[in-house]
Amino acid sequence: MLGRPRTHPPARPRTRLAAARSAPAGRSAYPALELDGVSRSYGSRRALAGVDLVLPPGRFLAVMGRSGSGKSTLLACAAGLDRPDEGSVTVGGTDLAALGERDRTRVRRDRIGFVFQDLNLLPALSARENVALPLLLAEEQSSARALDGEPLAPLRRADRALAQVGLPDRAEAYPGQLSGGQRQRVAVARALVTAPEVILADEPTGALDPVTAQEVLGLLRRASAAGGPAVLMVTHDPAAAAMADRTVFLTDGRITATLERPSPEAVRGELARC
Ligand SMILES: Nc1ncnc2c1ncn2[C@@H]1O[C@H](COP(=O)(O)OP(=O)(O)OP(=O)(O)O)[C@@H](O)[C@H]1O
Repeated sequence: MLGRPRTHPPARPRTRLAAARSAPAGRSAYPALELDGVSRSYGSRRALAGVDLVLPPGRFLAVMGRSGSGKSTLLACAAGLDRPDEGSVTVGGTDLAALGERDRTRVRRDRIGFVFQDLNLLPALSARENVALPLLLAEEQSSARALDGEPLAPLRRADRALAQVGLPDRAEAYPGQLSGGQRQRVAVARALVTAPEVILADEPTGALDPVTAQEVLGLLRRASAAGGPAVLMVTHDPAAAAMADRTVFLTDGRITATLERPSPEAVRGELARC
């Protein structure tokens, strides 16, 4: 567990709507993502039981655990797609439970990036258009923050994000014309293009060979380390977890172990104890 801070920043962001539209003015004063005592049950089954996590900006956290330990529920709660029964989830200081569905959707679109194993790129759109999609879907483009603080048109921002992931020359290509690794790079570019506070990744390298997987994880690692988003990654792969700053292990919905910058061997050893 990343440890709950002793003190919180003094003020929560202004109005709910303003908070949903943009990051708080003192963005760095808030954890990028905070789960405070999050519990979630389905009927009598407790999927999460009092999970505390604090991710400062730029922190890369891996979450591991056996099947059924609560990883997907954790991701869903962090994304505001599922609602905890107890506890709170805040993104950059914005309490997701305080928002209506429309504003929560806005937070997901503008302030959270998603990278999944099964990509979800739209086959009829080019790489550039896929990456620009979150910006094009935004009702107010002015509310989205450019990578360098300057407002840029969505397609130009998409090109910059594609360059960031090493695909400056494949912007016109369609997903079917790209390799699996290249498609996952496009997915990373799409997650980065809104300059989100948090990236939520679910088995982002599960479908890739080990070398390509390390390259894609390296992109996420570099993007977060360079003052970018915090990354919360669910993975079953000890080599992937070893790329993170910290790995937490879930057992029956509780964080039962934490390793700092673990080796793949240390991760395997801890998994065996879960
Ligand atoms: N919608 C639901 N209805 C009922 N039970 C659920 C639901 N979602 C999750 N659960 C239960 O909650 C527990 C945690 O599930 P979760 O999917 O979060 O685990 P997981 O660690 O992601 O598993 P896996 O690695 O297999 O994807 C499991 O016992 C699961 O059966």
